[in-house]
Amino acid sequence: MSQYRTFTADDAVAYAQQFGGLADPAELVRAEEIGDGNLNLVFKIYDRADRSRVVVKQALPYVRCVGESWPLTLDRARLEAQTLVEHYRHCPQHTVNVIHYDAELAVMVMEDLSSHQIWRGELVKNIPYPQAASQLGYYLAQTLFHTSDFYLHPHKKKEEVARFINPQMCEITEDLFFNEPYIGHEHNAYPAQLEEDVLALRHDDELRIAVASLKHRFFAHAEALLHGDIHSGSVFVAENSLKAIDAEFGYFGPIGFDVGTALGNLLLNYCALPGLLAPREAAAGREQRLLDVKVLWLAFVERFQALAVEKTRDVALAFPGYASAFLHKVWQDSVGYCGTELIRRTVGMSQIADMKTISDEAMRVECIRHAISLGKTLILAAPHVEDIDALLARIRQNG
Ligand SMILES: Nc1ncnc2c1ncn2[C@@H]1O[C@H](COP(=O)(O)OP(=O)(O)O)[C@@H](O)[C@H]1O
Ligand SMILES: CSC[C@H]1O[C@H](OP(=O)(O)O)[C@H](O)[C@@H]1O
Repeated sequence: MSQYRTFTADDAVAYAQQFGGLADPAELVRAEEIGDGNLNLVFKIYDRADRSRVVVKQALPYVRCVGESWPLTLDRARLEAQTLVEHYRHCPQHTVNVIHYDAELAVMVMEDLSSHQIWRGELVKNIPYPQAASQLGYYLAQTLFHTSDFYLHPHKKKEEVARFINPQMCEITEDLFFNEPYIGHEHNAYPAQLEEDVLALRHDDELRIAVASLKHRFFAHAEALLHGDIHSGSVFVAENSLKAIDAEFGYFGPIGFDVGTALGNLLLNYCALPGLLAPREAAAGREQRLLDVKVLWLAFVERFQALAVEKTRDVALAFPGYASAFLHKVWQDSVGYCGTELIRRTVGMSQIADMKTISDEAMRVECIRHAISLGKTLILAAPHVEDIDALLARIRQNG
């Protein structure tokens, strides 16, 4: 019988005392539930000096932001912990450290990152983190290369694909990214003034076929162990430090999905900045976001290429030129998935602080309109955008 029970704050303290790996566990005295995501409970555990020492995260048997009417697998806690453990092996400097996890209780204890800030909040305030884009590109290359067929033995790779089968969480992505924004759906949450723009998405056959193709690849291309939801709210930043968290959507999928999600959140911020800042600051902030997009992509490609030269184990995949050809396909996927992230975050269910923080209603609508239009452009252009500079030119053309 399952021993699962939903933790109270006292349960979280007792659990952290037992499994937090601290030399002085009796010092842990209280917990605060600080979860602000869509899905889970997150407790900070404090010591007698009121310092937060470790974090306990527990999955609920349903989607937190909706309630018990939307049941959701507890296995996501295992998948999150195991994805983070795997990513930590390959990129410890940019992955949160999981100290302990228990699949039955759907709980994990992890390193406290209170010295960091969630990147999305910092992007909204336009606070610069000069290393963040290159660090995120490096994290993506390290984690995706080392869990791909370039590096893993074919038997190990297949075992890993099986270990990370994640059907319920993938189904959320399949619905939220690739279905709901393109059909009339009760989850959708865009301003009424944008009804025509949204209807145009539904009736654009070329766009629907391109989205179907991206969804098909999300179903079928088990290229590497993805984070699965690497948006700017899943990334903590501090001066010269970046840590990925929140990997419960982890599964073996197309590498471009992770890269595109990361790029998409920079571009969502790019679209929102005119509503968040005075014109001159917004213009400078936007230039910085475009530079971040370029730096992230180039850091990813440079590191992946270097790893491919040094560490590819498969004889055929090691043939000179193959890694570059593969990365070109990853590039096209990344641009396409980036477009779907722009549309799902503006038309669909999971709205973001970048847009929600804009207080001027008319400006907010215009920023969202821009993101929808840019998303559509990127999805359609993905197979034809040759390189990063061509992408930046398209983005500028779009307004
Ligand atoms: N290791 C951590 N250290 C400090 N705060 C954390 C940590 N992990 C999560 N949090 C806080 O909890 C919030 C929700 O965590 P998240 O993993 O995004 O939950 P969900 O899975 O529900 O989206 C984060 O936005 C962050 O503020
Ligand atoms: C019904 S889940 C919606 C949405 O929530 C996840 O985000 P997070 O865990 O960061 O709050 C994910 O992006 C899902 O698409």
